Amino acid sequence: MDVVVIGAGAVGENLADRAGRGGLDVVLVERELVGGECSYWACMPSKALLLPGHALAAARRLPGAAAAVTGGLDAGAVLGRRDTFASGWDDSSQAEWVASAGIGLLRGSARLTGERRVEVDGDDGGTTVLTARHAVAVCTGSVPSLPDVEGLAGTPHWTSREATSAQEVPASLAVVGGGVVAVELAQAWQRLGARVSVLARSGLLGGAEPFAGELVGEALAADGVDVRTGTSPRSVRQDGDGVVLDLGDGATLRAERLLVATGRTPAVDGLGLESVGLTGDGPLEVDDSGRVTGVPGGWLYAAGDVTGRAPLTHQGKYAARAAGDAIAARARGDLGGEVAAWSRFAATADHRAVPQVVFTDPEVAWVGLTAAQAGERGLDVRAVDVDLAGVAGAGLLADGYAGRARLVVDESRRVVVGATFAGQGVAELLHSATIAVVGEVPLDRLWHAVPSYPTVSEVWLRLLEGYGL
Ligand SMILES: Cc1cc2nc3c(=O)[nH]c(=O)nc-3n(C[C@H](O)[C@H](O)[C@H](O)COP(=O)(O)OP(=O)(O)OC[C@H]3O[C@@H](n4cnc5c(N)ncnc54)[C@H](O)[C@@H]3O)c2cc1C
Ligand SMILES: NC(=O)c1ccc[n+]([C@@H]2O[C@H](COP(=O)([O-])OP(=O)(O)OC[C@H]3O[C@@H](n4cnc5c(N)ncnc54)[C@H](O)[C@@H]3O)[C@@H](O)[C@H]2O)c1
Repeated sequence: MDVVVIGAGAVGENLADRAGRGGLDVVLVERELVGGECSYWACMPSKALLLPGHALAAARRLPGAAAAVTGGLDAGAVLGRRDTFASGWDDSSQAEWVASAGIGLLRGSARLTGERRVEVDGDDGGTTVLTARHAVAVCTGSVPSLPDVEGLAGTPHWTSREATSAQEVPASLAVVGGGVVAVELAQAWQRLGARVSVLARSGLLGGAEPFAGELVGEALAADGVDVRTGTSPRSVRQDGDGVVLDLGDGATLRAERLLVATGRTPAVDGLGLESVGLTGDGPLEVDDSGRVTGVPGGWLYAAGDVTGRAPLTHQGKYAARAAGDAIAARARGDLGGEVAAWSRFAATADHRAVPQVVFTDPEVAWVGLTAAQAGERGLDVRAVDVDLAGVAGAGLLADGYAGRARLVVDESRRVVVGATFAGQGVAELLHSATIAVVGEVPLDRLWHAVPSYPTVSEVWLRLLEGYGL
């Protein structure tokens, strides 16, 4: 075969597909489910848990419709629909797609054993040795990282896997962490009927504009979530059917379940990286075409969470498209070592325009740089803020609409380098901002992109007016 791809998550599947479309013979190796984390324990099930609650909340904000909401969520039905979106944790349809794309599938755990060599301990107990003619691509994703909290390792706890696949609503849930996993799953389970507490070491949604975490924190509190920022447990222990968290100064918190959502780490354990001269347990550093740096011959590639570049499904798939195309082009002799920025062989947007949506209510959506990040990069920036409550389309969507938007402008070029929206229904606005950032559309031309009335998109007009146009 020409290419071996280790890991059949969304990223590995896309890389294999692109290399295959480029005329190469590809084998995918997967040790769990084809489709990976996103399909079964991350993006899909978490959104399926959240969206019914958002629909009810949205109806309650519309007088005339609100009176028709006479009950709460049907948790059983929500969990059942979540099961459907996780395909019942059965990957046969994804395996069928792999076969239909002409890609080989080997089930088992893979490790590198030398240049272009991979050994697979198969699910059938046998070991297969694969030698790739052109490239090996590591797309093994990431695993939850546990904080150094006394007693945690020996105390039963959920990670995002259990929290997205649980079959019952716990009476109470303590969430440790303040990132995307923590806020999304805290809101999902609170709205499904659990009493949820969030313990976040610093604020919520640390990488976003500060107002985003503040708005989400207020919304969680309004839902009844006990949000405690600047808090981290000193120790945890099992107590009967539940857990007890020691918060210091004699304060404790009891909960039926504990969810640890304190970040993820690249899945490189047991991959045999030392056999190809790589050391360390950090992310696999790659160039923009996905080639792992420091490996002679340029045959080793990586994409997705394992690279630590932009740990999001859509951005990993983008990197996978670039790497798969680059592998095929290099095999044909059509591409040298260097790749041009913004060519189809380079994941250039990773550096400038990574879009991210947090699917809480309110949603938070951002792309590019925050004002603080732009300042740190030495850009001459100006931030423009707009209260979304003043936008007609937002007011129509919900009584008491609460939301905010910020545009970050590079003054020297008069282009948008970052945008953040927080509020109900803003996720679908994000792509407009991504296009503005990637296209480096001058503000004076953006002025002519007229948002329809009365949509939430009219926030663009308010932002540009706020800038002074
Ligand atoms: C709760 C949660 C919600 C999320 N929601 C979103 C969202 O809404 N939108 C979004 O864009 N991102 C979201 N993410 C992030 C997203 O899930 C990841 O960025 C994405 O899954 C990364 O894809 P990947 O293919 O790199 O890794 P993975 O999906 O982890 O796939 C890696 C695959 O490699 C396999 N593997 C690993 N090692 C080996 C080996 N040695 N041999 C064989 N196979 C191996 C694994 O079994 C796995 O199937 C979420 C994450 C979490 C935790
Ligand atoms: N909608 C989405 O796109 C989506 C949804 C979920 C996850 N993801 C991705 O998955 C990845 C993992 O998300 P995550 O939320 O686990 O990680 P994260 O790194 O985003 O957040 C970790 C959080 O845990 C806090 N923390 C760390 N140690 C702590 C401790 N001892 N006590 C209390 N708090 C502590 C940190 O301050 C931080 O707020 C991210 O890259 C995220 O982008 C994306």
